[in-house]
Amino acid sequence: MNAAKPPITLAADDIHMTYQVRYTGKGRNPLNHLRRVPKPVLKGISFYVREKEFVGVIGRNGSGKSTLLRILAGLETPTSGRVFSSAKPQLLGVGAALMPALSGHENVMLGLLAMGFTPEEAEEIRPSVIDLAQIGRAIHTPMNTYSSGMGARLRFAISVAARPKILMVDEALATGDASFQERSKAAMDAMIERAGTVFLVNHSREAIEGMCNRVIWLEDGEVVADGQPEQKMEQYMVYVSALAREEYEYAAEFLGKVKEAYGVQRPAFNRG
Ligand SMILES: Nc1ncnc2c1ncn2[C@@H]1O[C@H](COP(=O)(O)OP(=O)(O)OP(=O)(O)O)[C@@H](O)[C@H]1O
Repeated sequence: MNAAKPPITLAADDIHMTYQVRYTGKGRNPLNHLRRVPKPVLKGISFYVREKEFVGVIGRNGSGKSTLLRILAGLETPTSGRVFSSAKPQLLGVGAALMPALSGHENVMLGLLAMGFTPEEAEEIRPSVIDLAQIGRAIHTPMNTYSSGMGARLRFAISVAARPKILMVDEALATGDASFQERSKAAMDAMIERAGTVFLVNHSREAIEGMCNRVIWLEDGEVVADGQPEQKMEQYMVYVSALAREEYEYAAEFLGKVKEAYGVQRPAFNRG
């Protein structure tokens, strides 16, 4: 008999996303630049994840990673398809709306309450948030006097205090200078540790292999591979280095094999 598997916490069922973008092709029609043309960015993404899965999402620039995370987090509605989840997934760094006229100090409290902490819990957590943001005495002045860096650090410090069960981390949202990143890493690691399910978009092989126990590889809006991090990372490196060497034929052939292997394990959902 199989040991009981952890429960499924999130499922994506045939997600499509098509943006309408400005026409950039050639043509004599002087109104061409006003035309909008459909640009499919996600083309039928299906997978499910279980508790205790740390999923690294990899793929080249523009493959659809950030779009997928925004859709999973409910920040964007897909053109078609559905997302099911056992808890509200949270995209790190996109948290509570803050009020510019209030001080940083007051906004920390507001942010923590908005994320669902009780007033007692929020009081308890507040000092650690302020400590992480490190904006000095400015914490007592209205946020509309902050530099964009200070505002971003405070926002980030508030959002890492959250305890979502399903957490999404997009490196594109990482903020601050090296020293802030160093300090925020510990807070982020703690957050990741607490969450049951994590999605991580990161271009660093080290980060993916160090933190994830599963990798989903997107290529041109499709899942082309899904599996064990070291193995999938290895294949991904073969593919991108072939492209870097301009060996397009070999790269395409290699990708074809990777896709074929994935096609066999691809999940199918019951419709209706
Ligand atoms: N709001 C939008 N309107 C139009 N096109 C968009 C929009 N958002 C994303 N795109 C396009 O969708 C494609 C996928 O973008 P996305 O940011 O999801 O890719 P990515 O894999 O996260 O890339 P990167 O690694 O560069 O961050 C890109 O071609 C991008 O230009």
